[in-house]
Amino acid sequence: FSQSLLQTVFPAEVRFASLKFIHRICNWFSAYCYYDITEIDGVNTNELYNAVQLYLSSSASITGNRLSLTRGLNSSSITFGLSNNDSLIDTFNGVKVLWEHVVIPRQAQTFSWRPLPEEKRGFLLRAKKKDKAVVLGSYLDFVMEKANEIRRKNQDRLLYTNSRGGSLDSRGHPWESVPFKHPSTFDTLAMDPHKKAEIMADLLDFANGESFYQTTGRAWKRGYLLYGPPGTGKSSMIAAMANFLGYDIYDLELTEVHTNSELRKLLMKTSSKSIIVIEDIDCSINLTNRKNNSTHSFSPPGAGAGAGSNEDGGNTITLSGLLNFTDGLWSCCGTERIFVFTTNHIEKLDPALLRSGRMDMHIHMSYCSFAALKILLKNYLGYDDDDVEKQLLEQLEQVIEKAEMTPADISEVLIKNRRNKNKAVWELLEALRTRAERNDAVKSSADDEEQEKRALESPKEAKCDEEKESSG
Ligand SMILES: Nc1ncnc2c1ncn2[C@@H]1O[C@H](COP(=O)(O)OP(=O)(O)OP(=O)(O)O)[C@@H](O)[C@H]1O
Ligand SMILES: [Mg+2]
Repeated sequence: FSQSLLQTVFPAEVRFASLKFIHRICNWFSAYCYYDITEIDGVNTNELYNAVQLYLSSSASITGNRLSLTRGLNSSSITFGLSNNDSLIDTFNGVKVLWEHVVIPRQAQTFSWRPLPEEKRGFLLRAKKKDKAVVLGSYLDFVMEKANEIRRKNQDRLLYTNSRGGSLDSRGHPWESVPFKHPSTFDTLAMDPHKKAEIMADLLDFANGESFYQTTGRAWKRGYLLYGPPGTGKSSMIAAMANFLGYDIYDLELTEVHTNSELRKLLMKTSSKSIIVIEDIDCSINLTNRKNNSTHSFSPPGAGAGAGSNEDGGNTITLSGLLNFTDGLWSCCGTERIFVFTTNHIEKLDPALLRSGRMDMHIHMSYCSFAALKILLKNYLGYDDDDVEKQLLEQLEQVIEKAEMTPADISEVLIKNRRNKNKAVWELLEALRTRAERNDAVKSSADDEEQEKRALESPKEAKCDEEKESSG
């Protein structure tokens, strides 16, 4: 009876207004302000919600008393999160905030274009009113940034490729991706330690160089050219780079791209923090058309016999198209990208590709040196310097340069004998010696041939010169 009386005396509008008023007064005196970050905002997933969840996962492991665990798709590690309706305190630049994870069961399904989860989840952020500026100004940015970092660390890298003749997948993407799980790292890479340290420092400078690139007005990208014989670790180096920086890899199959504009589209669909790789760039040359036979065309002079015709199946990629891809205005449509080209024959490359500033760093991957050999012995046999007899080590050092064996060849020998470590080293020495002797023999016979050739040609040349003079 009293309720119905109340309802008649105070109609709904009045009650609502007074409640609102009381609420406002409470708010007025409260020292706190509150922010709701709901999982789904309207129809879109709220990116901030996911970011907060990840961010809290980094601090939750220390202070939280009840945690929820998740493991994402493609991820090899577990992340912690705040459990339902639990809260924790975070401090940022001396500002204290409270995070609460609020979960409310959703009432009977209302009409919606897509099925909504049964619970309504969100984070409630409480901060002092005087800290409002800090929270909105920099704290939330900090949370986003931190979350991205965690995401990159947790998520395995992706390897993208375009090798389907330029067709698009169901979502209109020209790239196909698979989880990238190459185990190569800079630790396992056998090469000169100084060179390795230099490359690693260069990569770090690049990754941390946002402000540098901004102040110098340069596009935030870097190019590396890896050259050297097969089996010297060019592809392994690329994998090590990706694992080191946590970047994805785009393996660009140039032979599957038919026009410069297609190339540009591919570039536009790459994300930042990625390595764009073109392997064996010298081999893509023959497959390109010479239609655009300018000074920038890939073809050597004289090879453009079929100029104008499309005998390569409509392949009209030109070197200038490729350089536009890496250097031109379009190359800046994303940030923080590394271009890596590899080749076995640097001498075959067009000088336009090699001129300074184009590829920032030329890295020569060469035959296995003594320093590199030590790394391989450590990786494959677990041997340090002292584990190998001094004499044996010296003998290895003597032949290694002459043998010109690639790290791939050497690791082959070591793998084969890895159960008997002592035998492995001796067999390696044997293999190195055999190679060294063979190389010596080849070299001396080549020298002999050269001399013979010269001896044969010199009278001819003399005759030629005579003829020229007489005709002139
Ligand atoms: N520098 C190295 N350090 C450690 N392992 C190496 C190195 N070089 C080669 N290997 C081993 O040899 C294999 C082949 O090397 P990789 O594919 O990196 O050579 P590559 O230079 O890319 O050759 P190609 O020019 O034929 O593409 C690798 O799987 C790796 O096990
Ligand atoms: Mg390779």
